[in-house]
Amino acid sequence: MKRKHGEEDQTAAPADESVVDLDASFSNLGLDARLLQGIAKLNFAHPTLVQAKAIPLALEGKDILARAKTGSGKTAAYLLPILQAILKRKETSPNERLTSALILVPTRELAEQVHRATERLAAYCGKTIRAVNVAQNVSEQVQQSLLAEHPDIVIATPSRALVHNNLSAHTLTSKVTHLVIDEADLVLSYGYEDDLQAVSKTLPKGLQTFLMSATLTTEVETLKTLFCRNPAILRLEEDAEEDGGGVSQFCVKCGEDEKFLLVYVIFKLKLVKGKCIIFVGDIDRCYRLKLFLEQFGIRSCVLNSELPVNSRIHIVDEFNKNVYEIIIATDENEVLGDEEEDEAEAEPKAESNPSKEPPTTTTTTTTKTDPTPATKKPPKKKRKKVRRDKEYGVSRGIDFQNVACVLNFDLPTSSKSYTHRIGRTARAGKTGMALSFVIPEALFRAHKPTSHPSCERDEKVLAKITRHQRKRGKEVRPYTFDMKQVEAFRYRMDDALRAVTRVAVREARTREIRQELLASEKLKRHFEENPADLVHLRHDGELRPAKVQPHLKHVPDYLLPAAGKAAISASSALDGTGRGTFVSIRKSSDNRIRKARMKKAGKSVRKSAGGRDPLKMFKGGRK
Ligand SMILES: Nc1ncnc2c1ncn2[C@@H]1O[C@H](COP(=O)(O)OP(=O)(O)OP(=O)(O)O)[C@@H](O)[C@H]1O
Repeated sequence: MKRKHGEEDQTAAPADESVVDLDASFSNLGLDARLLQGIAKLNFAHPTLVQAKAIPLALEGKDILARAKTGSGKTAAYLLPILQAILKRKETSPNERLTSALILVPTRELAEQVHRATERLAAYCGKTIRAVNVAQNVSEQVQQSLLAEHPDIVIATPSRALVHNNLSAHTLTSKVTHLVIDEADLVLSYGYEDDLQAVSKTLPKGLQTFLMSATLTTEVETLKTLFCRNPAILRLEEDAEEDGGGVSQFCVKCGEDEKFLLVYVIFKLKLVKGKCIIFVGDIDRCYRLKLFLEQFGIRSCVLNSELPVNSRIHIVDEFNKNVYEIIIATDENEVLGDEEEDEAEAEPKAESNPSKEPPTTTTTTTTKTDPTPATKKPPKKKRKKVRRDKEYGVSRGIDFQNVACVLNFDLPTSSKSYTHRIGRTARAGKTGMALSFVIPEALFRAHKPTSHPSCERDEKVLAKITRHQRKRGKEVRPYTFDMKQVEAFRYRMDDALRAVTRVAVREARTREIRQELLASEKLKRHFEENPADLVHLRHDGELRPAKVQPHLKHVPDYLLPAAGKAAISASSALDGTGRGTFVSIRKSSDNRIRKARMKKAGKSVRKSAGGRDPLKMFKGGRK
């Protein structure tokens, strides 16, 4: 990853530090040799901008308030100084057992991710450093016994930290010297304000605080007042163009049914190269889209708050290992608010607003002691409701690796949310693409019953997103498909959509949860004993409650424009860079194996289309 110039609060550091030494290396940061080994094992060649800036200041003992873009390496920026401090302490008092670092994160997925990052960075520290994640859904007794051993680092959501702190009469926080609030711009929107207030009262004086965030918000200000003493403020923008990384952003104006049409064409013709995360407006839409794609033989997994946390983590892991290519995710607990307003300080200080509460809080994965009770009244009709996890959230912080495209099937309702969603691609200096479907107001009114309600404001939200991105020197460009050519696929799309009835969606939803609960709970012990078997547990299997129409799985030749056939048969694809280069989604090794097999069987191998662009064959293009 290359590093660029950053802007830094002048009160926080000498002026000459506003320019990062481009030759900075981890070995110049004064870190322990064991940590350097851990860093080398992770193949981090150079510190990222936020790491190069934050680590030296943190090692001097300064509080850090850092805003840096999504995927820029903020986790290691706070973990390394904390690990360094623990190693130093252990040199003088090797037998002293105390929890000196508390890391608070908004979601369970993120807690797990931070825990793993800690273990990887501390991999060469032997048993000197112990970290525990208490955000997971294991019994309180188990967690308490883990905490009783006073691990050096505790990772939790604010509500879990408070529960344990109360249970242990504040011994969890009593000796803490380092506090991190990761995704500081989000924790308050998760309804954790009271928990954080309560935790802050039990913290010892003079501890070092890290507030890490991707966007600057009034929430971060609130936390700064609550937890920091004169922090070093880092506002870091990496120049994505020069950096070789960054997200190319596109939008397509279309109606509700055209969303399905386009998604069918995009995936069936493999116009997107590589892995894709599709964000939809709610859980039902996850299954609706999954069942729809299934009709065409396109496999995908769903990710939403109803699934048990173990399944969610496993899905992300497997996706990162390239087992799956498409995830359809909800963005429940969406981040409300718009950066523009925050940045202009037009809005008053954020209060805990009931509308900002997560949609529902009764959950199978939340333990009884969860202090945030359900906010919605139970429905009159006594129906066994599947519970959702209020500590769910995949659009923020989760390190999805090598994602080529984020597809906003349903646009989020705020520009902040958009920033976090598209931050799932182009991470760690890579490139990526974001494509958003936007329903114009008139089309929304015309098809109101079928469109997702949040789409009513699509155009207004897009205007905010565009303004905000432009301020940061980024463009959201329109992508125009030649709808005449795409239209040829409509009757197949209609066929498939008709089969995905409401009943089919409901059935699929119930079946998936049943399957995942079974896998998550009953098989948990088995997988603990036989971790290798986890490989065989797939989450993208067919759910099949919709009528199976085998003919839809193939694209007949007559549907393809003559010029496009060759390109499509070679599975060309829209490149995530948006620069119009088209490469196969199929891995080249797969191609080689296929060709070798065909040759062996005496069949002729069709020549590649040489990167011809099927989207161009559709006469579409960016304006
Ligand atoms: N110095 C480095 N060199 C190369 N890769 C790095 C470096 N530091 C971190 N990474 C990788 O970059 C990815 C993103 O890191 P991380 O999750 O810490 O980003 P983040 O800034 O916290 O993102 P978000 O705002 O979405 O939470 C991870 O896969 C991580 O392993």
